[in-house]
Amino acid sequence: MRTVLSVNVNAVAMLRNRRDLPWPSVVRFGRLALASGAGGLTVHPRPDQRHVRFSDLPDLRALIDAEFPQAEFNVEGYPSEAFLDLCEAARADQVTLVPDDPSQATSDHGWDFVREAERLEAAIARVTGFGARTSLFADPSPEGLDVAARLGASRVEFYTGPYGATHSDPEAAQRELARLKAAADAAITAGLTVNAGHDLTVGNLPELKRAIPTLSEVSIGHALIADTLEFGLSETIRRFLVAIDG
Ligand SMILES: CC(=O)[C@@H](O)[C@H](O)COP(=O)(O)O
Ligand SMILES: NCC(=O)COP(=O)(O)O
Repeated sequence: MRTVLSVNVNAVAMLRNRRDLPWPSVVRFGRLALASGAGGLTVHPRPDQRHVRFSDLPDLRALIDAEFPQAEFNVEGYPSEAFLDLCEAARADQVTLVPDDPSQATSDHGWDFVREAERLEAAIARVTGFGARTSLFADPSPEGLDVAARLGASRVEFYTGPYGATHSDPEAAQRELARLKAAADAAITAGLTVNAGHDLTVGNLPELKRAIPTLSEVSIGHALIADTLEFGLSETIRRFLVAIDG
C-alpha cells in the first residue's frame, strides 16, 4: 500500500517570520513540494502563530484548489473553538487533533482518550459536520484506541518522536518499532486508519513502513526542511518518496 507524504510547512513559515517580509513563501514551497510528488500539505497553527500564521491557511487552500485538487490539506492542532473555526474556513480535508499546551515547544505526546473523551467527541462531531476527516494524535500504545474509534475518529496519527530519538541506538529503535507495530495492529482492529508523524527522516522511514505496511500518511516537516537546505526540495521529496515506498 502506498503511503501519502504530507509536507509540513511550519518550519518554512518560522524562517519567514524572522523578518516582516513575505519570503520564504509557504505557498511557493507548498507548490514545489506538491509538483515534486508530495500528496498533501500539513500545517500546525499554534495560538501564538510563531510557526504558520492563520492567514497562511486560506492561501494554501487556494493553492490546492487551483493547482492540486487531488492533494490533501491536513491541519493539526489543539481543538479550541478558534482552531476549529480556522479548519472549517480553510476547508481542511483532514483535521488532526493534538493535545498541545500553548507553551509547548512542539508536540510531544498523544491524547488520553478516556480522560478527554467528552472534549474529543464534541470536536470530532464539529469536524465531521463541516465535512472533514478527523485523526487523533496518539502515543504508540494500544491503550484506548477502541475508545478513539467509538468517539468517531477515522484515523490516529502515531507520535513517532520517541522512534526518531533512537537515531543512534539501533536496539532502542527496534523496541520503538515493536511498540508502533503493536499499536498500529490495535488501531486497525478497532477500525482506525493509521497515520504517523514527528521526527521522521529518510533514514528511519523504511523500517517504519516495514513495521506498518498499511501506513496511510506520514506528515513530515523538520527533517524534510533540513534536507531541503542540503539537497534542494525536489531532490528531497524524491528521496523521501523512495524511503517510504521504494
Ligand atoms: C503534531 C505533530 O507531530 C507536530 O510535529 C507538528 O505538527 C509539528 O509542529 P511544529 O512544527 O509546530 O513543531
Ligand atoms: N504531524 C507531524 C508533522 O506534521 C511534522 O513533524 P516533524 O517532521 O516536523 O517532526
